[in-house]
Amino acid sequence: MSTAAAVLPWAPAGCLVDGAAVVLLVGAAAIAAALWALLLSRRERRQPGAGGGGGARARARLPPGSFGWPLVGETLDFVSCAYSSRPEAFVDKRRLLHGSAVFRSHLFGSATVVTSDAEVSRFVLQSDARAFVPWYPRSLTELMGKSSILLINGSLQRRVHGLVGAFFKSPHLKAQVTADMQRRLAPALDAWRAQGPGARLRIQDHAKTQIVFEILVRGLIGLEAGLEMQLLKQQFQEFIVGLMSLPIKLPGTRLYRSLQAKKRMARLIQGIIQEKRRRRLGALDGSAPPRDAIDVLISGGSDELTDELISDNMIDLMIPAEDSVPVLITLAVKYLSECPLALQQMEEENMQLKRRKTDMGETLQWTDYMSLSFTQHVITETLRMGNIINGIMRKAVRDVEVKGHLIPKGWCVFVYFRSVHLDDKIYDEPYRFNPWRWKEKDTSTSSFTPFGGGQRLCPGLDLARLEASIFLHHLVTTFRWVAEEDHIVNFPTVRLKRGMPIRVTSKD
Ligand code: HEM
Repeated sequence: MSTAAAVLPWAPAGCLVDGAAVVLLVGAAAIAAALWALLLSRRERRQPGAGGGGGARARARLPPGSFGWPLVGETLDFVSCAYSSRPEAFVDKRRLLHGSAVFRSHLFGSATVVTSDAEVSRFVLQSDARAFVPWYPRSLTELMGKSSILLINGSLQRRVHGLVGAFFKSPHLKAQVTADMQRRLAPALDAWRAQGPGARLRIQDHAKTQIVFEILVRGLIGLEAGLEMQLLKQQFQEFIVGLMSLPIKLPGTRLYRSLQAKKRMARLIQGIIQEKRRRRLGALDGSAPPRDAIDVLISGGSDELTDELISDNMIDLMIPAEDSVPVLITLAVKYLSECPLALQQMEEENMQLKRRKTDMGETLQWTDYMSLSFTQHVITETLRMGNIINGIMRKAVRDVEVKGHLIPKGWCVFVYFRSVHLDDKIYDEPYRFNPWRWKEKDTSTSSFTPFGGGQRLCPGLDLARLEASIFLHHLVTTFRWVAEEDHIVNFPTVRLKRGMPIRVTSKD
């Protein structure tokens, strides 16, 4: 999820790229919510520091802040900052103005408490559905469906998250992903080498189309490269552009076309599930180790895990994974290109590993990649600075009190990771790419949350790190490169404007 990731978590790159469309979307959402928002804001303004009712209202006060303009609230300022190179300016300005890292605002048609206070953010992330539920724009919820892991709550969410998360962390899947990636990277590297010295490639495209999607699909549904994979890829592209469309479901609209694409994908995946169920019934020993996420869920032994729920979730699992890993890889290449010392140290570390494994006549295992400590620091620092997911949105289902602040029932809370990751009180020179800072620093603190936290902590975090490590290992050990000028765009998703073109020359 990027700032679209902020508000529109896993919005696809390439959708709503033009500002007018974003303003239109914002306008539509705001107007639809306007009457309600005005009523709400008047009601909340009347509250004597939230001292009205019992419980949280009696003890806590609304955070300081402003609801901004009638109808649009502060959304336009949020969007215009999001388009700039410093999206955090929206939050940082108000933090100074109100003297608080927790403030109230009115964004995307909803009264919202924004937090860049690590402690308050941690509290929200750790809370369960008795206090907060996920909040996404209408078009996203329409496309994800009611049973999506990104939307469900309570025991079903814990069950699906637990099963899928355990599988994503399993050594078996990591070994499969490593072997797959190495197999796919070899011909790609040969092709780049064959173009001769100075061959030009866009890292973002290569990481996305050639590497990540097919590996992900194999891990989720066991599909190999071929016709069905091509069909799925096509339909997924059609599906994903609708994630940030206007929420109108009439034939011919963007949202309608995306829903149709999702139906076609679901049919294909349900065929795979039924085939797997038939084979399980026929097998004498039903306890064979799971080969993909479908195997994990159909052996989950719960009637709640219907074919429809499983197929929908396989598609929804592709949403956060498909774009974020290629962006992580691309950002790392950008930051490394701008920091020759870091690139040199990373190259040395990876070359040493490569030589050692070649001397022993062994191929690299997933554990080898994950044990490259400086490379892991590079990835950590890329996650901190890149903020692929700027923050997450929740909606309060009751009045909640945290650190003396009231978050009233029905309000959204926007946990803004980006301002914490770029806070100079937490990170020295926060805008400087400095992987060495992680030699001393702990990654498991509430001031470092690129993968969220609590019950919804990203189950794909190990996989994301592993895939990035493998790609970077092969790039730095095979090629020297010169990067062309490019810059980071932060809205509606984080990406490199030109896809990070580099000119590579083989080291051999
Ligand atoms: C750099 C890469 C990635 C980043 C920065 C990232 C970040 C995040 C964040 C911040 C959340 C929390 C959302 C929330 O609290 O509402 C999340 C959830 C999730 N991520 Fe990732 N993610 C990445 C890669 C992946 C991959 C590779 C997969 C799958 C293979 C994945 C699957 C998921 C799923 C299924 C959830 C929802 C979990 C739930 O709600 O129970 N992510 N991710």
